[in-house]
Amino acid sequence: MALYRKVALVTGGAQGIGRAVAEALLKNESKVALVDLNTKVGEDCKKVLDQEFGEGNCIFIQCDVADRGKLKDAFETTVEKFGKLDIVINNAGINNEKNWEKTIEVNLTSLIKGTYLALEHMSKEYGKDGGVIINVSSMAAFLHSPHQPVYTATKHGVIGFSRAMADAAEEGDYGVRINVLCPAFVDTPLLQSIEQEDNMGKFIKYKDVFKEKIHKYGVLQPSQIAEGMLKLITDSGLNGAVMKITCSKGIHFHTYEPLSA
Ligand SMILES: NC(=O)C1=CN([C@@H]2O[C@H](COP(=O)(O)OP(=O)(O)OC[C@H]3O[C@@H](n4cnc5c(N)ncnc54)[C@H](O)[C@@H]3O)[C@@H](O)[C@H]2O)C=CC1
Ligand SMILES: CC/C=C\C[C@H](O)/C=C/C=C\C=C\C=C\C(=O)[C@@H](O)C/C=C\CCC(=O)O
Repeated sequence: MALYRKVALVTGGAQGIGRAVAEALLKNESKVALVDLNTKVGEDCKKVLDQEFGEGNCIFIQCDVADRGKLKDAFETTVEKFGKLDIVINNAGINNEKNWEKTIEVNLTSLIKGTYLALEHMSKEYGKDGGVIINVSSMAAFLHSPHQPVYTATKHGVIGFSRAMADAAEEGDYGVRINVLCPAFVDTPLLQSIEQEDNMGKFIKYKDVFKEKIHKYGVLQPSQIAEGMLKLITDSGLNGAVMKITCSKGIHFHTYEPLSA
């Protein structure tokens, strides 16, 4: 898929990985809808992106992805503004083991809803022209994080759901590719949440052990994740792919043993 004049919706697009991906898409002359909970950060982000890439190429939509009605409206607003939808990046995520129900709601339930809304606007089963969906998981799905059990569970769920949907899209000839991106630790505000008892709950006592693990594995930059994201978007041969990005191996793909009867 070429990126020129494609329309992308990025949840959690106001900062961190989502913002880096939005910038990379704008650099490639895509149009971008930044969908984010945080009004101040989102409006500030749009101002900067408008200055760098010109007005009219991105919009900010304040939306809690856990609010199904608002998420639906965000998709509709994007299509009304830009006339179509080609790329959906379900990136919004939180790390909260104290309010773990919220973590499931944002990281998994809302991602599932975002995937279904993306198909309503892109799939040939709805008379649309096709597209690509990237769902953001984590290396926590491969090296479980004992200090983030529910976060780990949601990221495992993202992979399972996305791979199943990729098969459904192929079997149903949706014209939509669905891929997963699993970053290791990335230098964003989310990573700072390991210091907060409000986020870590009873696991805060393992803060120093967690920080040792981060030191051991290293910390990536959001721009490195954006590079992987563009590959998943533009390589039309990728459907059901699980991309990993780590300091040790860079961009690589998880391979699954074929199921033997
Ligand atoms: N930072 C890291 O070390 C890693 C992050 N990830 C995943 O990458 C994704 C992005 O994370 P980061 O950029 O690091 O986080 P971040 O906290 O820097 O940015 C996340 C953005 O999502 C927004 N957001 C949070 N809850 C929302 C909601 N309910 N509705 C709408 N927007 C919401 C926030 O306002 C924020 O702008 C997440 O899914 C995270 O789990 C995966 C692996 C590593
Ligand atoms: C508060 C932090 C929140 C989320 C951060 C993130 O989502 C959690 C990541 C959890 C584990 C990260 C593991 C990183 C592993 C590596 O960097 C690899 O280099 C380790 C070596 C091999 C992995 C096996 C493989 O690549 O298949």
